[in-house]
Amino acid sequence: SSQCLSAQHLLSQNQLPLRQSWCVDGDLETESPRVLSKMEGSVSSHEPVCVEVKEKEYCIHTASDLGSGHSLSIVARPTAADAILAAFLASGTTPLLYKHGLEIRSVPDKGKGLVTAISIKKKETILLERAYVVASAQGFANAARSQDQLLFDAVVDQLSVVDQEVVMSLDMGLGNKSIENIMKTNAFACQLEDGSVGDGYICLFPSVSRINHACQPNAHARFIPKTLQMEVKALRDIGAGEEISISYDKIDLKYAERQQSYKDGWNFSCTCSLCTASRADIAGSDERRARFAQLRKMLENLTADTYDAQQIVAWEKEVMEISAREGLDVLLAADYERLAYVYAGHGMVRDAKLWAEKAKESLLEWVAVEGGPNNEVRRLDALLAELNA
Ligand SMILES: C[S@@+](CC[C@H](N)C(=O)[O-])C[C@H]1O[C@@H](n2cnc3c(N)ncnc32)[C@H](O)[C@@H]1O
Repeated sequence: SSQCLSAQHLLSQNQLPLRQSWCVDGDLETESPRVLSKMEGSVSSHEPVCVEVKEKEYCIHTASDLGSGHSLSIVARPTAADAILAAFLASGTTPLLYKHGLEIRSVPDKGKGLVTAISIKKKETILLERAYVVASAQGFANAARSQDQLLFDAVVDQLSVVDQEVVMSLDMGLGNKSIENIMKTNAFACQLEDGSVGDGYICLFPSVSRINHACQPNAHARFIPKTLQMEVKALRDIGAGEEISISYDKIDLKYAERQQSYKDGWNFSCTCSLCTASRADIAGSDERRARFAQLRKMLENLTADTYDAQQIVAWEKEVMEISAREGLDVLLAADYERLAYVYAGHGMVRDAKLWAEKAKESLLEWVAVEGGPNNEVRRLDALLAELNA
């Protein structure tokens, strides 16, 4: 239904759930605002506005850092809000890191976009920005159904005046000017530590949200749970005058899948260079992406009985060729790791180390972050230690 908010921007394809349903059954009963004790120190907090849905309480809690003027609105269960507030406090007064030469400009067919006036090197951090709003997807959907405008007003009204202006000037998509539409058009899925409540979350980063989507993007965004920041890094060298782009959904989707996803989830038809290429070029890209998916499935499904080192090496070579062509390198850490094990299994320690190092580097570059999933890094460290022994 139109009340269901779905499919927010999907970032790191390895660590985030593909889609979050924002739809929650049942009606809302709103409660009168409850007063909680104010935050200590230099952070002030508004009294939370709460609603109860099916015996679960969701509150809008806003904290402002009096020193920096930064504010953060949180829509979450009370336990989760405490954990998120702790991250806000721990992150201190992290400034917006904005690479010199970036400009928000009108771009053809896509409203505004982020353009760089100077060249950027592969792997450079382009943008590092704090969250302005963190919302439980479930809580936000509940609030959306409550028709209690008070709740949504609080998300914005309790932010600092400067932050309010920034948030309310964002793209509304096709909808009217409301925080609901702003979140739907601009928020990213963000997986964070929420005190074991286990909700899905969406986060709003106003500058990052000026970056348009492309199906072969030149940049990659990843969420840093520990500091509630979003980091955008260059996937390749970017030339002066180029628009910065990221992928909002999984990066390896085929044409029809992507068009559907962007229509359903964000309500736009993608006009990126890959989607507006010739039919032949789109078909060629789709074919490579289908083969990429097939190869990875075969590799993942290998068992001790079907294990064949030569076959694996040949398949991985093909995976890497397709990846280079289609710009899928952020997905390859598992493939590098697989090769490391194949070579280690054949006593080829030098090659094994090379691939293990490459896998680790790829994870640290694009996936693993402070407070985020880093089991893979630990596993690779153990492998490297064994190879070095
Ligand atoms: C997160 S905002 C991006 C910034 C936005 N263009 C602005 O003016 O603030 C998402 C919106 O930008 C537009 N957009 C982003 N990527 C696009 C693409 N590849 N093709 C067409 N429109 C796109 C759509 O209107 C979408 O709803």
